[in-house]
Amino acid sequence: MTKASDEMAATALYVRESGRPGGPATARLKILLGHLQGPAATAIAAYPTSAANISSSYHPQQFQYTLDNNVLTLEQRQFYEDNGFLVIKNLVPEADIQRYRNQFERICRKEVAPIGLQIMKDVTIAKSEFHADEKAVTKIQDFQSDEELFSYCTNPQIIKYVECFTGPNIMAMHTMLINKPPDSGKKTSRHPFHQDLHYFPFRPSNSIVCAWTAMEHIDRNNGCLVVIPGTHKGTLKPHDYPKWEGGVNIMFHGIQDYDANQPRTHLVMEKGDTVFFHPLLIHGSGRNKTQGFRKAISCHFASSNCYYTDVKGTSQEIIEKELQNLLEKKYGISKIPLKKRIVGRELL
Ligand SMILES: CCCCCCCCCCCCCCCCC(=O)SCCNC(=O)CCNC(=O)[C@H](O)C(C)(C)COP(=O)(O)OP(=O)(O)OC[C@H]1O[C@@H](n2cnc3c(N)ncnc32)[C@H](O)[C@@H]1OP(=O)(O)O
Ligand SMILES: Nc1ncnc2c1ncn2[C@@H]1O[C@H](COP(=O)(O)OP(=O)(O)OP(=O)(O)O)[C@@H](O)[C@H]1O
Ligand SMILES: O=C(O)CCC(=O)C(=O)O
Ligand SMILES: [Fe+2]
Ligand SMILES: [Mg+2]
Repeated sequence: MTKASDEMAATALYVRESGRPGGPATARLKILLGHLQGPAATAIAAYPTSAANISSSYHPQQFQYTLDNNVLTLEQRQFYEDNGFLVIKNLVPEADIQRYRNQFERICRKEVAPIGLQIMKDVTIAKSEFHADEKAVTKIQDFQSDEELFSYCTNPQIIKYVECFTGPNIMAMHTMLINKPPDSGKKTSRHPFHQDLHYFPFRPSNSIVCAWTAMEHIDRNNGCLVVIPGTHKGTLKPHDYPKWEGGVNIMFHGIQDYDANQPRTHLVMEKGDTVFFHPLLIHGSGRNKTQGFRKAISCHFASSNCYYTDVKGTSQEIIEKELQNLLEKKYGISKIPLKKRIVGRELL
């Protein structure tokens, strides 16, 4: 098995810029064309971050999901170990969130079109003739080539915590800005219970973490994140489309046989609050009953020591097949393994 970083290096076409030392704009940029042209081409880059110091000398046996460093308190560490998530209040400054919001609006207005970016519309809007631009966009994915949005992933406050789960060599593997629309009445604004690992062809799972930051006050009214604590200790479950009458968004697979009696935790969060969670944690998000577009920004980080896996013959094959069929229908190309579709951007 190949290390993620090696495999990506092998498929990448590097365009190096000689940088001015210091600032983030001086990052060495590697453009990865990957195996597809146009929308599928994705960018990765080497990027400087302020690394927190990791003391790797002592790893107590009882901790399996967190690393030994000085960032988390013992209580926070124990909480993540037991529950598979950890909320850090007021982590991302308001000014940064405003920048992400502004850039999202520019993307919606098509003033900028970052390479590799995917734009998702709500199913009820996508299937109708009505396209009200930014109101139609339910999420954007893979903004790794957009410096403004990607600054979320290199935000020192975020990285400091990410390192507690991934260790110091970090890759940003998948990025999203979620713009949950007001529910049309068909409940399609919900996100069914799922494990993010279903979408990821790399391991080990304990070296992957999602950072998800509320861009405004989020509660049960506008569709907060809902988690089932402790489920990160389980295995990856089979996923498929939930049988919802009003329709389901494309690729919003859910766990079919989750235990509806397990207690759920509704994460009520303020602007800038950030939850870090394990990729096996079962979670979803509720209906947006307000008239506003509820926004959150997220990144899945992984250790550079992660390796890609072949999902053929596993429960993840269903998502690989779906993507292959979609790409065949849209661009006439097929048989791209999932592991060639998900490329990261290294944080150095
Ligand atoms: C991508 C899904 C992720 C969702 C799950 C989120 C959980 C994730 C957590 C972890 C993250 C996992 C990340 C990995 C997930 C898999 C990947 O993303 S792999 C990485 C690369 N990403 C992709 O390749 C994304 C694929 N996306 C696309 O191809 C497009 O963005 C698109 C979703 C198809 C929309 O393309 P667009 O050109 O705007 O759409 P059309 O050509 O108009 O439509 C095509 C077809 O699809 C129908 N459709 C569009 N949107 C929806 C929708 N929301 N729900 C249902 N159906 C939709 C549309 O009607 C067309 O169908 P038709 O029958 O031809 O009319
Ligand atoms: N039938 C279902 N199958 C899978 N997931 C579901 C189903 N019904 C709800 N969910 C998911 O369960 C999670 C929490 O739902 P819950 O009903 O607790 O909260 P909510 O929908 O946010 O709030 P409310 O019930 O007050 O509208 C959401 O992620 C939602 O998408
Ligand atoms: O609704 C959200 O903001 C989170 C959705 C989610 O869990 C995901 O896209 O993986
Ligand atoms: Fe998720
Ligand atoms: Mg509900």
